[in-house]
Amino acid sequence: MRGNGVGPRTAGTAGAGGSGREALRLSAVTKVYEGAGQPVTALDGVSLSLATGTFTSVMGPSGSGKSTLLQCAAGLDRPTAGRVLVGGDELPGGGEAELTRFRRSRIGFVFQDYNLVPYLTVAQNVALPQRLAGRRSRRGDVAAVLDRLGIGELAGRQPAELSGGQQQRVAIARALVSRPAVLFADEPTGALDTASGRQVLALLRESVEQFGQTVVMVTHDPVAAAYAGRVLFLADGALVDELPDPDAAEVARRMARLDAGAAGTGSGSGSDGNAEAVHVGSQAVA
Ligand SMILES: Nc1ncnc2c1ncn2[C@@H]1O[C@H](COP(=O)(O)OP(=O)(O)OP(=O)(O)O)[C@@H](O)[C@H]1O
Repeated sequence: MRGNGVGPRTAGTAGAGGSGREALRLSAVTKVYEGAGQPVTALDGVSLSLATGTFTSVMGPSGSGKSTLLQCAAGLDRPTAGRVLVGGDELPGGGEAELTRFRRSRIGFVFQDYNLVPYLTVAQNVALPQRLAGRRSRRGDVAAVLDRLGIGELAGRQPAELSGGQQQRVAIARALVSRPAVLFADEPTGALDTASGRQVLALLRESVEQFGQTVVMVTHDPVAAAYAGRVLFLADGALVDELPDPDAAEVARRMARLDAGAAGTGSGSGSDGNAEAVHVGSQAVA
């Protein structure tokens, strides 16, 4: 399974060759959860830069900070320190309403469990984010994105009348209709059988290759991760390794190494030489 081969050599290279606009930048992003017990440093100074039109997977052992990274990068949560820029603009520092507006205009999400509204049709579900943003989605936009994803004939159905794979395709259509700077996907195939999962992954890759979408996907599955153009590996809240043009066997090998706690400091063997924007180095969780 090869990477998408689109754009510059994917993450960490935005701007380096002059051709790739930057879709996402994290600068020294730290997230500390202050709970009842000891504070937990879930992200420890993560820096990265992803060019527009790239597909990046994020992997790492359980508890390494993948979901936290996604939530901070997508403006669902605020970092304790550091900066996040989406499409060149920094996440707004104001109140929740401002952040919500920013997310609706810049960011798309796909989750494991689809999150479709059961009593709305497919077309109404896809139009919903625009309506919530106070924009009347043009009829043509919804139809176009459904057609593009091969589900135009499902427009009038309700989610309960669809398979899991079809529901996830609707969720992707809903995420793409506002033309987000970045589409974040958290385990998008986690609830699907193998064949449906592969279709969803192929769809995400097509959105990158054919339409220049930027996609960031968290996954536990090496085969899924290998659909991306590049895999970033997290351990203990830090980026410790990366693999351009991944194949599933190598992804699995590196994950096994991380799972065994033998991550080292980034082998360098997977580096494309353009990783200066990626902070490499394992940090202990506080
Ligand atoms: N709301 C929270 N409050 C306190 N600690 C949290 C919270 N959310 C996550 N953590 C902790 O932060 C660390 C990173 O969690 P995170 O969920 O980001 O990891 P992950 O890599 O996504 O894990 P998994 O693969 O198991 O989903 C873990 O130690 C976790 O226990």
